Amino acid sequence: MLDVRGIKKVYESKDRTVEAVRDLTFTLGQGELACLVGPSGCGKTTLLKIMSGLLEPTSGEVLMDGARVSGPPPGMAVVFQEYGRSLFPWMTVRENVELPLKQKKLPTERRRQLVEESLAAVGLAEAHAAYPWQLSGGMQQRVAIARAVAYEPHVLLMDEPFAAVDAQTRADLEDLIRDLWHKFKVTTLFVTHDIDEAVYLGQRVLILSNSPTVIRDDLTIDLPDERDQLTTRSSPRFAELRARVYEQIHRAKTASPDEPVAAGATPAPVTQDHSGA
Ligand SMILES: Nc1ncnc2c1ncn2[C@@H]1O[C@H](COP(=O)(O)OP(=O)(O)OP(=O)(O)O)[C@@H](O)[C@H]1O
Repeated sequence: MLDVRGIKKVYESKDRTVEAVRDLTFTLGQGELACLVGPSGCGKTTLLKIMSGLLEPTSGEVLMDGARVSGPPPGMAVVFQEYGRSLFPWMTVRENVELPLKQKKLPTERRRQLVEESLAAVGLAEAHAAYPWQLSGGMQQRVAIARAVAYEPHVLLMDEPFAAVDAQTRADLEDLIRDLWHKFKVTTLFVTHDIDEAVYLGQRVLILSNSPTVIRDDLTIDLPDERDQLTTRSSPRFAELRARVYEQIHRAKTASPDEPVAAGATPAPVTQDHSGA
């Protein structure tokens, strides 16, 4: 479904060369919900920009449904951290959600239906006539999520979408993402620097090394599919998994980029085959 193959990115300017991403290869299966974590500055945003066709890799390629990504692909939606900047303040909530559907040239009735469904799915049916600046931060981020969902993407990329909201809203939004994923089964890659969030949300967690970046670990999250903030987060398995991710990130921060990654990984019976959904 989504193949990331040997991605390398070197930023070059007149006086500086930064090798941000060295060699990233992974596949996201159809309908999979995977989280990507890594130390600050390890290239998460760089990778997402490359995956969404906004940035050219130095080498390697991204394939979506077998086709090489060379610009923003039609079946992909991206939700960024800065909801305040991604919504147009002069448009109502409804108009913001509808805009990409107009660009997709969908007929009026279908647009109306998708906008209503997606706003209802994020619990904002009543807010359709409001302007973004009349809403709280968490509500604005829900509008951004509704806009992405209404677009009916095959792939949804999310770049630290909850970094700027308070803890309670963040927990609600995490549950919203799991609900939407259950409902729409969109292939989702969720980037976060929050280890607990990654383990709580994902079926799988990809852990990146320090820059220049490679994949340090690829962990299957074998928690029950039905998750809730209290029971899941207090389960012994959750604690084991978060400890494993924490350890890998800690190693990633201190290891030299050339250290063999597999040698640093703790053997544990949690990494499984990801070829299926
Ligand atoms: N346009 C650019 N020009 C030069 N270097 C860049 C550019 N964008 C990013 N970098 C460098 O590439 C590396 C990775 O940056 P990136 O923003 O992708 O990391 P990140 O993991 O998303 O960071 P954070 O966790 O802090 O959000 C950093 O060293 C950064 O300074």
